Amino acid sequence: MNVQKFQESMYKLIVETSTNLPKDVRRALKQAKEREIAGTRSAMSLATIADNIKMADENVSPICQDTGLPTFKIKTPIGVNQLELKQAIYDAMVQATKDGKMRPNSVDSLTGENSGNNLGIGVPVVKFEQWEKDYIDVRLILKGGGCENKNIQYSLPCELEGLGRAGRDLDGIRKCIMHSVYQAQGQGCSAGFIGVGIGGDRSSGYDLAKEQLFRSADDVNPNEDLRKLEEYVMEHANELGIGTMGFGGETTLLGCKVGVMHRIPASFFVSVAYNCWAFRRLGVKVDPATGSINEWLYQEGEKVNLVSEEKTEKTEEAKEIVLQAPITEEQIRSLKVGDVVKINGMIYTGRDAIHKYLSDNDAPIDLNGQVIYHCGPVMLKDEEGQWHVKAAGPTTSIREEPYQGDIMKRFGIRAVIGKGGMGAKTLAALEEHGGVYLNAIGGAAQYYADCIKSVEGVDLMQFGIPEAMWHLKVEGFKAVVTMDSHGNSLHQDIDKSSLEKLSKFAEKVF
Ligand SMILES: O=C(O)C[C@H](O)C(=O)O
Ligand code: SF4
Repeated sequence: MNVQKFQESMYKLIVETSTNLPKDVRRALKQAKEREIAGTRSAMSLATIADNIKMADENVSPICQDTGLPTFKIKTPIGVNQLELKQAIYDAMVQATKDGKMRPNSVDSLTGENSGNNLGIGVPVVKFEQWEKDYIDVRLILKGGGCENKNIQYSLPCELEGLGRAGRDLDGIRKCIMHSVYQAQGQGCSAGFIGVGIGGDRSSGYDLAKEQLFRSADDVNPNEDLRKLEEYVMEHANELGIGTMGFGGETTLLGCKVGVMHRIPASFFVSVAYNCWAFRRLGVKVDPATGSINEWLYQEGEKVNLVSEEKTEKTEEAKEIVLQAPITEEQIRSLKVGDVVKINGMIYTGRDAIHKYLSDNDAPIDLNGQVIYHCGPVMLKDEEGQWHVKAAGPTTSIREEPYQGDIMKRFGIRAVIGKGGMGAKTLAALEEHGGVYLNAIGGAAQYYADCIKSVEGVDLMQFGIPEAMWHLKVEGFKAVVTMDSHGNSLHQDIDKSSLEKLSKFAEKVF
């Protein structure tokens, strides 16, 4: 085995997976895009997603700033040295991180320290199996944190909101799957893909669910019951009206793959792995003698271009309001849910570590009237020491729910940008203080990186690149008001209406 060559092959696999969506995923997104009604928020979001996918491909830069937990699944012929392959993967990962193709994403769970190179205890995940074939099959999935947090595991029988009792049978399983899509709302960057594992124990059930994500998006389940179940879910989950980013719309789910395994008598688990639209998984067949790639997987068929040639998409229909910090309370109070804003000037990133920090410390800068962006970007420093943004989409805001309202009031922050929406505590604070929540398009990391014209500074670097407070100068940064200062929340509305729709599926089907 030429290990050096194998390392190069793994580098190519990592870069390609992070920057270029596979064709099967593109086909699913294209269909979704064609179904949306022109001029709606969902159509606008999908048009941005399409632009983003194209930009990532052209710039060879991460589709989404969260390059996820890299998970490799490898099958090797008997006699191949798996330890050598593992080391080559680690080395390729370090290089891809250095080159800005992967965000440093490996964090010490106890100290919070970022290793900086994507290596750590148990990271990346590398799983081997032996097989009788004469080539090495390597598959990689980069599954982001926002969608990972929306995974869910049901233990049957159980009682489900909207659907009632789910028993230990195919119909109970159906209810769990429908519920899993509802509970994710837009927070895992819908429209998503789900892998479902029936049976096993708590860990093997999730493994089976994740295994389903390696199936091609357009395959057909050979098990007749599961085929029917998958088709049912694909048809009806899209009637929930959650839509892209939870903005409402025609497509909520892009793919559903179900696998089954035996269980022990007392346990009956249904495990669901949720993957965002930025479904980054690819595979290669590698020659064990030379270490080079012989074939790419998931790439059959024509090239799929998602950006419409004729710019018929009426993305400019909603009136766009320009915001520039410092923003006054009066300006904020004039905004309403549904307004589309364009931000010019300075915004400051702040996510989990910063919110915790600000809850018991002073801010490093004056945040009065300013905008906080829930974002953990991919950054690279050039030889002159200047930082450049390589990818910078929003992160899931709900994680900051315990802190957000208090921090806005204490520091005078007028707007937060994020995705997926926030809860009742923040909504009350927005009303009381005069604040607004702006929803950006999750995963559109290239699109937003392009709006960032310069990096003016950084604070709290001790939290690592994704968690530091970056001072960013932006131009034309587009987002939708989804929570305003008058007590309105689009997220609350969609949650309520989708729960009503979910309850229509309570009756027995299988
Ligand atoms: O960590 C991130 O940048 C985003 C995360 O994947 C999320 O969806 O919240
Ligand atoms: S931000 Fe959205 S698209 Fe990116 S990894 Fe998280 S869930 Fe996926």
